[in-house]
Amino acid sequence: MNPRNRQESARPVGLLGLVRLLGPHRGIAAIAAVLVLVASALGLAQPMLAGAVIERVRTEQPVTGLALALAALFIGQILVDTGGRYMLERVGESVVLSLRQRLVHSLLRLRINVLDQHRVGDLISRASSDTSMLRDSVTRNVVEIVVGAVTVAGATVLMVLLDPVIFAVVVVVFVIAAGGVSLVLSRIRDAGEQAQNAVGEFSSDLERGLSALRTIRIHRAETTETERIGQSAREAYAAGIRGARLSASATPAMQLAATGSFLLVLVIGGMRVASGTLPLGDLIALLLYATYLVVPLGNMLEGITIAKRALGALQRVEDALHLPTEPAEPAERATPSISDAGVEPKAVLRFRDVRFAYDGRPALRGLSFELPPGTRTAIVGSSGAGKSTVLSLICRFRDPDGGDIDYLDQPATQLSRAQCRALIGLVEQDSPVLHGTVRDNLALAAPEASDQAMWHALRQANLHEFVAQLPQGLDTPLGEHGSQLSGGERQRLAIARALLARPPLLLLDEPTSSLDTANEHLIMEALTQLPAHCAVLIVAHRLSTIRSADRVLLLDSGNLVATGTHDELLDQAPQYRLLLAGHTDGDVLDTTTAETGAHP
Ligand SMILES: Nc1ncnc2c1ncn2[C@@H]1O[C@H](COP(=O)(O)OP(=O)(O)OP(=O)(O)O)[C@@H](O)[C@H]1O
Repeated sequence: MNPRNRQESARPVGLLGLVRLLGPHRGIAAIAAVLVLVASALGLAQPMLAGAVIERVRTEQPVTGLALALAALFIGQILVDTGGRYMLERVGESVVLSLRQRLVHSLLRLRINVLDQHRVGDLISRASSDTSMLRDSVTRNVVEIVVGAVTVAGATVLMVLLDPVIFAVVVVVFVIAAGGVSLVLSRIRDAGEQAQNAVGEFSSDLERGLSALRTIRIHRAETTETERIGQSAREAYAAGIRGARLSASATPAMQLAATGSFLLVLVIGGMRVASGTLPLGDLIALLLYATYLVVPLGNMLEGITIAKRALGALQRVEDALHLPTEPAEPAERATPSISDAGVEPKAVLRFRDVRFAYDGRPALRGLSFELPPGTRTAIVGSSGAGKSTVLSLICRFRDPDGGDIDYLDQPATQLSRAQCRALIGLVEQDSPVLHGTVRDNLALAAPEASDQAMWHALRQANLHEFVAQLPQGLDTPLGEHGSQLSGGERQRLAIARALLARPPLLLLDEPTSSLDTANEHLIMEALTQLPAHCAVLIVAHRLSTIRSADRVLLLDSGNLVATGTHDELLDQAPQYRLLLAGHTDGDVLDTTTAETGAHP
C-alpha cells in the first residue's frame, strides 16, 4: 500500500488471522480436519500392526487376520484422507469467494478521494492474486499445521512407549533443526508482503499500459513502457526469489532432521536388537514412527513457511477491506419526488455558501445558486475554475467543507447519498461505456426499463438508427470500454442512459464535445423534451450549448462571479467576454468572435 495511506491500514495480522478467515466455514473445516486426523490415526496404527505381523512371522504364528486388518487400515486411511482433503479444498474456495465478495462490496463503495489515492491495478491484484494465495493457506496450511501437530504428538507418545532413549535422540536432532528454521521464518513473512506488493505494482503498471495503449503506440513508447512494466515484474521476481531463498534454506534443516533421525534410530535400534534388548518388530515400528514424525513435521514447516508468506497477502487484503468507504446512511426521510410532493419545489437544487477544498487548496469559495424546475443552466469558467467540483459535490462524491446543498428543497444532511443520487442523471465528460451490451449499459440507470423505454431514450439521443442496425440490436456487445463505438456514439449512449431514468436533475459535463453540429442540435432538442419539472445543469464550452441555456453561471477560481442569460453576461460581465474570446476551441472561438462583435 502506498505509504501515505498507512494510517488507513488494518492492524498487522498474525497466523490467527488466517484461522479467523475460516469464519462461518469453521464447522466444515473442523469436520475436514477431524477426517484428516482420523486418517493420520489410521496411519499411526499401521506400524504397530506391521511390527506385530513381523513378530508373528518370526514366531511362526498365523498372520492372515492381522495382514487383512493392516490392508483395511491402509485403504481406510486413503478414503478418509481423500474425503477430508476434498472438504478442505471446498472450504478454501469458499473462503476466497467470501473474501472476494467482501472486497468487491467495499471497493465499489470506496470514497472517491480514497480511490484517487490508489492504483486500480493494485486494488484488482488484491482481490485476485492475493486472495488466491490465501486459499492454500487457510486450508492446506492451517489444517496441515494442526493435523501435523496432532500426528507428531501421537507418534511421540507411541515412540516414548516403545523406546524412550531412541525417542530422546530423535528429539535432540529435531530441536537442532527447528532452531535453524525459526531463524528464517520471520523474514519469510516480510518477503511475502514485498512479493505481493510487487505483483500489485506490476498489475497497476500493466493496467496503465493497456488502458493508454493507443497513446503509447502513437508515441512509439512500447519499448520504454515494456521496460517500465518489466521493471515491476523483475521486482516481483526478486521478492519471490528472496522468499524462495528463505524457504529453501529451511529445507536442509528438515532433511538433516529426517535422514539424521532415521539413521540414528537404525543404528541405535539395530545395536539394541543385536543385544536382545529390543524386539525386531519394535525397531521396525520405531523406524516407521521416525518417518511419521518427519513427514508431518516437514508438512508443518512447509505449512508455516507458506502461511508466513500468505500473511503478506492477508495484510494487503485486510488493508483494502479497511479503506474508508461511503457510510451506509439510514435515510431520515423518504426520497423526495416532485410528483409525490404535489407542490412543485422552489428549486430542484440549491447551493448556499458552499465551500470545498482539496487537501487545503480551496476549489469552491462560498458558492450560492439555485436550479429552478424546468430550467436549463450552463456553468462556464476557465480550466480549473471548479466546474467539475460543483458536479462532484452535487453527486455527493465529495462532501462540502461548509455551506448547504438542498435537493428538492430538502437539506442533503437529511437525505442519504443514495437518495440524492436517485434524483440525478449524469453524463460524464468521457462518457464511460461499460463492457457489455447496449441493454446492459442502458439498464445501469434503470434496471426495470422496458425495451420500449430504451428505444425511446435511444431515439432522444439520436442513436436508435445506429442500434437498430447492430446485428443483435439492444443485445449487441460493445467491447471493452465501448471500443466498438465512435466517440460521438459513446457520448450519445451515455446521454440515452441518463435520459432513460428521467431524473429530476440532469447533469451534463461537456455532453456534446464529441458530437457534430447536427447531433449536438438533436441532443439539445432532446433536452427540451424532458419532463417540465426537470432541471438541467450543463458544464459547457461550446457557444451553441451555452446559448441554448436559460441561464449561465460564470465561475472563476471557485467564485461565482456572474449569473444571467448569455446576452446579459455579454453586456455586463467583462470576464465572460474575455472567457469566450480567449477560448481555444475552434467552434467556440469562431462563433464567439462573431457574437462578441455583435455585443461589444
Ligand atoms: N482530485 C483532485 N485533487 C486535488 N485537486 C483537484 C482535484 N480535482 C480538481 N482539483 C483542483 O481543483 C480545482 C478545480 O478543479 P475542477 O476540475 O473542478 O475545474 P474545472 O473547472 O472542471 O476544470 P476543467 O474545465 O479543466 O475540467 C483545480 O485547481 C484543480 O487542480
